[in-house]
Amino acid sequence: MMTVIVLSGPIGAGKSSLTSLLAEHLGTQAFYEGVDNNPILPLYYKDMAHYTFLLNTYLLNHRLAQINQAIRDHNSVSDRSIYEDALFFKMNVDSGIADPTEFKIYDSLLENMMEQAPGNPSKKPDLLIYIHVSLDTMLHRIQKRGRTFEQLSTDPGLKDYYARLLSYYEPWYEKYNASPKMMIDGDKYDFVADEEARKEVISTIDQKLTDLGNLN
Ligand SMILES: Nc1ncnc2c1ncn2[C@@H]1O[C@H](COP(=O)(O)OP(=O)(O)O)[C@@H](O)[C@H]1O
Ligand SMILES: Nc1ncnc2c1ncn2[C@H]1C[C@H](O)[C@@H](COP(=O)(O)O)O1
Repeated sequence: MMTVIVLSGPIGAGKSSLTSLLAEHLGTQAFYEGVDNNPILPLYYKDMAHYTFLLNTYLLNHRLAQINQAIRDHNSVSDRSIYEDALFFKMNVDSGIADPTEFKIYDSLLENMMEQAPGNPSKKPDLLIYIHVSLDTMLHRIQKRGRTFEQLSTDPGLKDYYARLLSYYEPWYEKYNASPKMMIDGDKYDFVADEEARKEVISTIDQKLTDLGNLN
């Protein structure tokens, strides 16, 4: 049985952590964003106006390669969905950082790449798991993880950027309908350090997969 799961949620929500736990629990392959190997990301944080288009084109290529691999492997968990990049890009357009024409080109490229040609496997996941967190939790975890370019001490303006990003996530999740979906409360459950919380989260996800017929 094929089970392709994607995690979603704001920066520092716990996507990579839950990806590892879930992949281990289900005995499936984990796919990560590869932040440390991304040559554009540090440039993006220094100059978002200049690098939004390039970063998103880079990520589109990277995520499509992962999706194709995930489909070939049948079972997988990925630490961020391809559907969230347009959220970042659109937010930057709305706040005057990114160019609307560049967004149109990106969006149409995304649409073409995701189109299902006859005979091609579906690029949609079997389940999208969204981790919801508050701004306080998000900021705390970003600081805890310690990537230099994401720190408020590097750029205090990032606090507004993170708050805006959170405000885009909730409506995005409500509208998302490409696959079945579920939400995990990332404020309530410390699935990294608390064994009981971890069991509860995994069991909720197992139940959802069972309800969907993806787990025996
Ligand atoms: N539910 C959680 N409770 C407590 N700490 C967490 C939780 N999820 C993640 N963390 C911690 O927060 C930081 C960011 O987590 P990570 O999984 O890298 O987030 P993301 O992939 O969403 O950016 C890490 O230091 C991780 O150990
Ligand atoms: N599409 C994107 N636009 C801007 N920034 C992005 C995009 N996708 C990921 N990012 C950034 C956000 C974080 O700094 C890193 C990795 O995300 P994480 O949530 O920590 O896995 O890349």
